[in-house]
Amino acid sequence: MGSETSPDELLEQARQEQHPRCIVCSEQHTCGLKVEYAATDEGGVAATFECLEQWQGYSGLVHGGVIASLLDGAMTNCLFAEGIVAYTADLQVRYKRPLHVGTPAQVVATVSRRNPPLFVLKSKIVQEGRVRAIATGMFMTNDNQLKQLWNGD
Ligand SMILES: CCCCCCCC(=O)SCCNC(=O)CCNC(=O)[C@H](O)C(C)(C)COP(=O)(O)OP(=O)(O)OC[C@H]1O[C@@H](n2cnc3c(N)ncnc32)[C@H](O)[C@@H]1OP(=O)(O)O
Repeated sequence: MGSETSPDELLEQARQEQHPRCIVCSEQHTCGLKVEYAATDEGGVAATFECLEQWQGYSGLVHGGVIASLLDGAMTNCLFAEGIVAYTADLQVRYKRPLHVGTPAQVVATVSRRNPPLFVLKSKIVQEGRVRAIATGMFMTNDNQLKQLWNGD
């Protein structure tokens, strides 16, 4: 029981093995977002994003593409924390309120449905206690058998 791998260890292992140069969560990326997702006690992942000025689109607001990347990254890392490596198959983002630069925000994700090879996840970004954006993502594992089915060989 003591030797069981923790969600954070699983997450780190998948991150190192599967996308060590990721533009969203790699620490080494020269111009990436460098988001440090970590497992939560509630069974999901969470991270703080500093909302630096360099990520803006419209003046003073974080670019919507960056917001989508934060949400997608949270959901991907959430699956990593369960030892699952899967690809984004569908991503729906609702930009509810502007995300301001210069104020930190929290991004969280949880798994809402497991039906391998499909997984449905929810994610949201909160700044100063207000939800700024929410997302639903469908993720798919990509084992060789499925690959063969898709390719028809
Ligand atoms: C050169 C390029 C410059 C870079 C810019 C790049 C583009 C960007 O990245 S922009 C940044 C990302 N986006 C944002 O920050 C937007 C944040 N969100 C907001 O500001 C607001 O929610 C905004 C403006 C979208 C809508 O605000 P608001 O007017 O209050 O609308 P809201 O009351 O929420 O909704 C109005 C109606 O639209 C509907 N609606 C809003 N969003 C959606 C949606 N995604 N789908 C369907 N219906 C929607 C609502 O249901 C509502 O309907 P009803 O009146 O029937 O109830």
